[in-house]
Amino acid sequence: MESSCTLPLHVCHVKKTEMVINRLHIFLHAIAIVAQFYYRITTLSQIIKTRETPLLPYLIVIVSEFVLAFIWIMHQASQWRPVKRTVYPERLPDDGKLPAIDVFICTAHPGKEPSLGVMNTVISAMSLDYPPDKLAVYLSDDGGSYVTLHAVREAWKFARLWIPFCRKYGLRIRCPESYFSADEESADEKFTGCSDFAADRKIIETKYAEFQEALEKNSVNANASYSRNHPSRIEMITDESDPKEMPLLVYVAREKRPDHHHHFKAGALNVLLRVSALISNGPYFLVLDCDMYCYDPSSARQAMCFYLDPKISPEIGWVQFPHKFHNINNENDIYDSRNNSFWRGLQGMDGLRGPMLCGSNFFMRREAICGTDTIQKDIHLNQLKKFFGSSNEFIRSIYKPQLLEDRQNLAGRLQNELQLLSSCTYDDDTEWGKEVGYKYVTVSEDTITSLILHCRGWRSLYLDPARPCFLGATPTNLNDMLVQHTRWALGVLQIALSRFSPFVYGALRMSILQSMLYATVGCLYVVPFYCFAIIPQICLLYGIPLYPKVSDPFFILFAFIFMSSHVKNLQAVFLYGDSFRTALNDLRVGMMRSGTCHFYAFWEAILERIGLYKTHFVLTNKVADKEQTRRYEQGIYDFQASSLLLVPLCSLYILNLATFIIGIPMIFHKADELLPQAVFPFLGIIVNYHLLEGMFFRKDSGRIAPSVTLQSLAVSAVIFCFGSLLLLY
Ligand SMILES: O=c1ccn([C@@H]2O[C@H](COP(=O)(O)OP(=O)(O)O[C@H]3O[C@H](CO)[C@@H](O)[C@H](O)[C@H]3O)[C@@H](O)[C@H]2O)c(=O)[nH]1
Ligand SMILES: [Mn+2]
Repeated sequence: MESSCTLPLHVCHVKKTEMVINRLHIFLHAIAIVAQFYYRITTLSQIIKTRETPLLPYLIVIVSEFVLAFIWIMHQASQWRPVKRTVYPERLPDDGKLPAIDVFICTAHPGKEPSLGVMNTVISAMSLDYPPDKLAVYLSDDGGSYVTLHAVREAWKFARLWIPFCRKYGLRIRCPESYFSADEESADEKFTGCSDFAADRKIIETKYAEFQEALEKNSVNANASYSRNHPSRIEMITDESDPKEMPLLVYVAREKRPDHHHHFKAGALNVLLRVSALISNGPYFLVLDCDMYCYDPSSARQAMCFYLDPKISPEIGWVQFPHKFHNINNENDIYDSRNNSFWRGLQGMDGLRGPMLCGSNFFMRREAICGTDTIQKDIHLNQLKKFFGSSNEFIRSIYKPQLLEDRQNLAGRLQNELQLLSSCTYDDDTEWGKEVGYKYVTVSEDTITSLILHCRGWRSLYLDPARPCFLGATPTNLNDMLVQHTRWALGVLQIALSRFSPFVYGALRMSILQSMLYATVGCLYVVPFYCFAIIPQICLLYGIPLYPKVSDPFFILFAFIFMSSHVKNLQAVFLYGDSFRTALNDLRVGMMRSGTCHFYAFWEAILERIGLYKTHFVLTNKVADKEQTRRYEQGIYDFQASSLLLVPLCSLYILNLATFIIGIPMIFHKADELLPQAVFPFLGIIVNYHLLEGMFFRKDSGRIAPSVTLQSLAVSAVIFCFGSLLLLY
């Protein structure tokens, strides 16, 4: 205890050099943007007077530049004060003084999310380096499937052997699948030559193979076992084992009925919050997706370095860890599956009031999410019920930090209350999904929930240790990646259009910089993307200049803005330890996302708003296709994706290619005026060369289907005709 008083549990380093570079860049780039708008407005007034150039395309370009500038400004909040945190878990007080932690794992479909992966996540969470009697793992099964239930029972049996093995040898990898995979052999280097270990490992390996086989047999009818219409089922997976040896494991399938909206993952997490409150009621909980396992077992202790620091603890709502992935091609991540441009920004958010929730991999304070801090102490029971629903036991749990120990009889004794708490009508006429728990407004439950908690004054922290604490699976094929990003874009737009819009709700309740973080609505890129992929190209063919002449001093300004944003991005990529190739992939994939994900998300959000569309949560596919995975590993794009996703991209590519080729004589003829504009199709063609290859040169099954190419040809002709009409105004 002595040492923990004198030595800090954690340190926060402000990344000074990065901060100075960022702020200097903000200053210069901002001046350039102001000058750009000065130029645009003066030339616009000239055009209005003389009508030398068509007005409409010019206006569209100005609007697009404005949107770009807006996104850029919002984005700068995350550049303002980047910090990095270090923790010292070895300085924590002894185990007896650690608080209890619940772990929430969500799964939704045993066919799409195979049991073996889900159970590896469960086992890795049970094996966390934390006192077992203070750890309770809850698996929410939204498919209400007996396949998953059987698998959890098998997982418990295997974990009874696995956990002691991990503890005995202090394993640093506690997810069995990851441990036994060939490239992790180095994990037990320190035991080479130890015969005890070799023998134990052999036994465990055989047991794991048996476990795998049992799950495989059990999963034959996985798809058929999925249900959308079932009563709730809560089962404590337990036996005679000592609670000091094994953490608690609870299976929770909430009630689902076709006529009741279940609110996807947010609904599942809220049920877990209630159910766990009656059973273990840990003051902190960790949320994991079923495809995201614990890699370094010390994550809970690392998070406790913040929660056990009395100076900062009272205001911390959650500690977020990054999402890192085990199925990545690090040399050439062609679908930007790591999504590093997002994760880079989190250190900047951490320098303000903290990062947003990222769905998985965070340790949260129960009090923050339940909103108990906002409730007055002397409030009447009936009013509490309006908030938290009708369960007396649940309301009692709010004021009681931890419940009893008697695991064997607990579930039986509480069964009625647990059924009530996990019923599909429990939320009705309460504040669940609104003031209490995860919010239901959007498919991005994480972003909206953190927005509201930040507005209530909670702060959060970001911890990105060198050895990843969690590893997950991320889409490594085009279709799944685009589908996932469409959901995210839709989520952000739903929030922007709701009463929780960061532009109003957030801006009134947070500091300017913090609300800017939430207002960085990246999917607005769709506007400049479509504009710059169509307008300059069409104008080029007609010989209409949209940019200052090369000989005009203002040309340097535009060139500076272009270079400044790309060079700054490169600098950020390099500083994060990534390569030029990563930056190129980011650019490509960014274009693909704007062209499809953001485009469709926009329509979905607007149609939903006017009541013509009902959003749903499209699960990310977790069963990798062998051929697609092989191509990803070789760095070859696989275009076996829905034509709906491909046609917009291919049409724009064809349009760019055609206008550029046909426009070459024009470019030579009016080089001074048109050269700046020719940069757009030129870069588009070069950066997206893989589309050209896919459409016309490749013969393998991963190419773009000829039918898609044909449709795209037709669509590009239509775009060209409509685009030409714009020139009339
Ligand atoms: O009705 C549902 C839908 C989803 N899930 C679970 O939610 C998790 C995330 O779903 P997944 O299909 O894996 O989506 P991803 O796109 O991979 O998830 C990312 O995006 C989500 C928000 O869109 C975040 O919640 C996640 O943490 C983040 O990893 C999984 O464990 C699912 O089983 C449910 O429990 N019930
Ligand atoms: Mn996932």
